Amino acid sequence: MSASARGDAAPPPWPPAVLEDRLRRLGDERYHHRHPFNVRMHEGRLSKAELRRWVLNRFHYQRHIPVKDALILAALDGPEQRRSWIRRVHDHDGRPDGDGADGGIERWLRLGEAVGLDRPALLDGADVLPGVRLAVDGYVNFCRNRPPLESVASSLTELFAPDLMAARVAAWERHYPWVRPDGLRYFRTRVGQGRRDSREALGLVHGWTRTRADQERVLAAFTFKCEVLWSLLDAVQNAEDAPRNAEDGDG
Ligand SMILES: O=C(O)c1cc(C(=O)O)c2c(n1)C(=O)C(=O)c1cc(C(=O)O)[nH]c1-2
Repeated sequence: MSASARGDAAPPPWPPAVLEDRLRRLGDERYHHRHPFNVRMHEGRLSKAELRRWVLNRFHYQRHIPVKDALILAALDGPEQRRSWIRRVHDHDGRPDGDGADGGIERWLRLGEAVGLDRPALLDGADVLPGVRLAVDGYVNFCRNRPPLESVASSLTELFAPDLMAARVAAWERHYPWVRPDGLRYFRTRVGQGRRDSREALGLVHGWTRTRADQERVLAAFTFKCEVLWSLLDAVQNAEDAPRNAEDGDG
């Protein structure tokens, strides 16, 4: 029997600060900064081939971010929200009056080149791992099918991304000096964008949550997204090195 059928009162919504605290505690436990592959990356224990594999596979995620943001955009209510959200598509694809050179996708391609990957191999995507394709499809389809409360809440992992990226830049400079330094611009730019985007998403989510049940949906969407990121790293970690990386001879 449901709570309402028994006549039980629904639990009251938490104050916004409590919801935020729950999100942060979930992230502390389940965000991909704890994934063993990420831990090894930051400790400087990845081979060139592993770091390249991560960059190539993460590009598949990156290029789908503006796709999922366009799907969210189409579901938003009114010009003000759409005007604000469309900025995310431009952040990745580049400003509408430019050629894409100022966008995150182009910066990630340069990151690829900085670790020694060919631009055509990144763009072609033939070497993307099956598990990475499934994880990214899962995220895009979640944003296609769920209401904005949940799709926007799933982007809230970005509450954690800026600190992780700042740590990543420091770790790469220290442990992987063979990476051309200009490649790190993707992460440096994204620190500020991620802080702004997560603030915006949190404001929307607070405005939309009316009940404890809404808040539980926010936490579930956030958990789902942590699992997307975790599965992506599982796939990258478990892959055998592709033969074309074997000639590096450094593992
Ligand atoms: O490198 C990372 O650890 C990381 C994590 C995340 C994230 O938490 O989803 C994003 C990004 N990077 C990122 O670069 C990015 O553009 C981005 C957009 C989103 C999103 O869900 O809208 N997450 C992330």
